[in-house]
Amino acid sequence: MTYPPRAPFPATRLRRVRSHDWSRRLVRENSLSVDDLIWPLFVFNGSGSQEIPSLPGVLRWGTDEIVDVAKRAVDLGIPAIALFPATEPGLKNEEATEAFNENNLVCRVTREIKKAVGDQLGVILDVALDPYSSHGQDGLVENGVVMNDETNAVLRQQALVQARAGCDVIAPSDMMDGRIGEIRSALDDHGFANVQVMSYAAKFASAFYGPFRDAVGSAASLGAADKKTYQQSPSQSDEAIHEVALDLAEGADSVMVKPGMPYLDIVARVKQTFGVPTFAYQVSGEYAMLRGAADAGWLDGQAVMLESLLAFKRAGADGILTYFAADAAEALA
Ligand SMILES: NCc1[nH]cc(CCC(=O)O)c1CC(=O)O
Ligand SMILES: [Mg+2]
Repeated sequence: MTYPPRAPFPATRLRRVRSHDWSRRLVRENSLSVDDLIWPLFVFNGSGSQEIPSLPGVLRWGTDEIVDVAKRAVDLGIPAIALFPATEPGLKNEEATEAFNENNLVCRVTREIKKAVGDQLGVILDVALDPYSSHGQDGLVENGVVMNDETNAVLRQQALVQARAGCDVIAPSDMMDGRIGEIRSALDDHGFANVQVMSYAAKFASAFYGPFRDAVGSAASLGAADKKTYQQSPSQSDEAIHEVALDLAEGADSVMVKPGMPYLDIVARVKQTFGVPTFAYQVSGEYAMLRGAADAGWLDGQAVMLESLLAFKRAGADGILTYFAADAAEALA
């Protein structure tokens, strides 16, 4: 956008409106509210909670605790949570069959949460095979190749067990081509026309996912392998626009850019290009670097948390998935 010129200095002094708090509040262009927050939560099959060394302050919750955490989200006014399972190694296999077990951990937990909180809280579940595959890849692997169409057939089944468990939003995070259309038709064919699809549409092959992979236990399975044949290269911007365009054409209700802070240019471009609900994921490595620096006393933790989240809003995000969700909700209250 280009604006008409303003009167030159000294007639115009931009500091004038900055010189009082009331005035800064009046001219504020963007703001952050609790309604913008989605809280990612890790669950494990067991009781109590477990610390995650690379994600200080974030816990894995046992099945006995997670419902209380969901209730806390409701009390804080957070609109939605995203659940991620740490699957027991014994349940992982090459075909990731636990992904479409209707009694798997996330399905059981989703039923419990929905029973407790009903429609006061949206529950978002990832569709991708990496929590369940012995090789740690998001898709089926044959001869070292991550298979696209074969994976989509399994993702359909995974989405259906999650929808049957009562999940409100299916969030495919696997980056297979065509999976949004496949999942949308599977949902529609089975009476789940009102279950939303939030596509991880522009997801990059990023080193910022490291602590998440520790949290769900996929780092050990993945070993030295990477996800570059399906997640986008960090060099890509036009390609991200094509990814979003295709996912919208296949029926996505909302789209996500991931990671967040290093990709705010993509967030801005996606929002400006399509004008659809656009989310950004401030991923585990972003949380870890801010939190780590705050814990070391190098940064003001609360200030950088709120500044980084506001920056997502300024870029055009409608909401942010962030491990800071509860802290931010408290700070904003
Ligand atoms: N499909 C798995 C998935 N879903 C969300 C994240 C990362 C989130 C984070 O780092 O916080 C990942 C990791 C990956 O793709 O390896
Ligand atoms: Mg795609």
